[in-house]
Amino acid sequence: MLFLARMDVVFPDHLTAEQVADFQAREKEYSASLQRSGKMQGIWRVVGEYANHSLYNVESNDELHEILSGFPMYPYMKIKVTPLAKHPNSLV
Ligand SMILES: O=C(O)CC1=CCC(=O)O1
Repeated sequence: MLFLARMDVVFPDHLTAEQVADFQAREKEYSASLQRSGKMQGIWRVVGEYANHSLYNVESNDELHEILSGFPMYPYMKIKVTPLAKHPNSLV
C-alpha cells in the first residue's frame, strides 16, 4: 500500500538549539533506516517551508502509523496522510 505523507515541523520556543539539533540528528538516522528498508521510498523538501512530502510502501495503516509515530520529531510534526491508488493512465 502506497501513502504520501506531508509533515510540517514546528518546534516549540522552549527547546534549545542543542535540543533541536539532537532531534534533527536522530530524525536523519531513523529516516535513513526507513529508506534502506524500502518502507520510505523518497522524501522531498517543500520549497520555502520546514515541511516535507514523503512516500511510504507499507503493508497496512497500522504499520504506517507505527512508522510515523516512531519519528523522533513526531511530537513536533503535523502529519497529513494521503492513501494512493493506481491511476488508470499510469504506465508503471
Ligand atoms: O522535514 C524534516 O526535516 C523532518 C523530517 C521528517 C522525516 C525526515 O527525514 O525529516
